[in-house]
Amino acid sequence: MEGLVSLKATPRISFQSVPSFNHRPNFFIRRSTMNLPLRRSNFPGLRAQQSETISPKRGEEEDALKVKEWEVGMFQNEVAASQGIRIRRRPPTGPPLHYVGPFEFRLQNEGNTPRNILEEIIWHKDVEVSQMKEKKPLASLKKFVENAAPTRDFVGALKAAHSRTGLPGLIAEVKKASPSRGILREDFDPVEIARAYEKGGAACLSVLTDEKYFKGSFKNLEAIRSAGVKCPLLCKEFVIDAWQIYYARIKGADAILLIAAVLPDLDIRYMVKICKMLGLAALVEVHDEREMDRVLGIKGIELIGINNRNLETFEVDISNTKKLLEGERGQMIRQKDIIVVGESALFTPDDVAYVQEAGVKAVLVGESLVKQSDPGKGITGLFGKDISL
Ligand SMILES: O=P(O)(O)OC[C@@H](O)[C@@H](O)c1c[nH]c2ccccc12
Repeated sequence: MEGLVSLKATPRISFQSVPSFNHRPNFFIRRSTMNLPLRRSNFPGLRAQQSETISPKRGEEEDALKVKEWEVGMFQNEVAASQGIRIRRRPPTGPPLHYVGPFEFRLQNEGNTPRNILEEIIWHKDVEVSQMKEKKPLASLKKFVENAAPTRDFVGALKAAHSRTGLPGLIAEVKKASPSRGILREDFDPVEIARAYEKGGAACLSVLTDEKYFKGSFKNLEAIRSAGVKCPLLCKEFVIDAWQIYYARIKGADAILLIAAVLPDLDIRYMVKICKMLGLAALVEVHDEREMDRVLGIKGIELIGINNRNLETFEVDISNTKKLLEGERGQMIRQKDIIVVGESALFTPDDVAYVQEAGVKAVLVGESLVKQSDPGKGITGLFGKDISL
């Protein structure tokens, strides 16, 4: 058999701005040339480069590993798609390349570019998390978890607020920006905002930790926790890996968000168990009936968030909360004693009354509060009365 070689086309021309991989994996060549054996003679337009020649044995092993990674990635996406999940995970070894003669190119919508903003965020998160994991492996986080201060009762705080005020318990969000609304507040002091929310009667706080798309940070979460704010804290992240849950725990979170549009059932099950083990509440977010039904089929869920914003298109519609709580779904939620949180696009006492009527016992609000010069007073405006007493 001829030795495996790493082939390189000259000149290298990319038709797209996606980063090009200099050491391109052989298996992409194999797939994109209809399983032609990797022999130099099968690629007349390509020229082998001595400097990139690798030993046949090592080359084969690396090749096999990459094929495996690719297959596992494809399999995960298939499982997810079978559950109606449209968000695909980033191709593990980068997007596939195609070759024609000396040219290499990537095709739009061929699995190599994110199809919407949520998918883009998730693909970016994938890279971010693998880098963070390398710096702080799970074993080292586990040591910190052992010494971390106990968590606060997130669900308990929401229930207490609801029974005290007769209104939905408020999770007030510390949010500087979002991809759909841009910068919400220029003079953004997370600790000051958190204190104002607490004073204004919020039961819990939500702190965005995504830096690139929401201008949040784990520093903000830590700062709010160590500033003496007593409200339990939700870490608002795009969780794709259990490692992030441990990280959130040591950075001061009492609860974490899990998004059903991103996570297959098995991941949600596994992550909910990890949350329990770490003393965290899991807020599982859904946006449509299918996601709601999947989540209702998972044991041990205490908190479900209904997002009125579609994270793929940014469309908002607060009647989504009502739609998902009608009929049998609402009944099942009451039977299971699950607390439902109405999320996003709530601005007025009428909005709050509308989702309360639909069956929520808590609301998650960012924009309408954070934009007020005094976000604490914003709470009074949102509920139509002072709920701090
Ligand atoms: O600012 P709003 O419209 O009040 O929305 C708050 C919150 O619901 C929203 O920030 C949100 C809900 N689910 C998310 C998931 C990721 C990032 C952000 C979110």
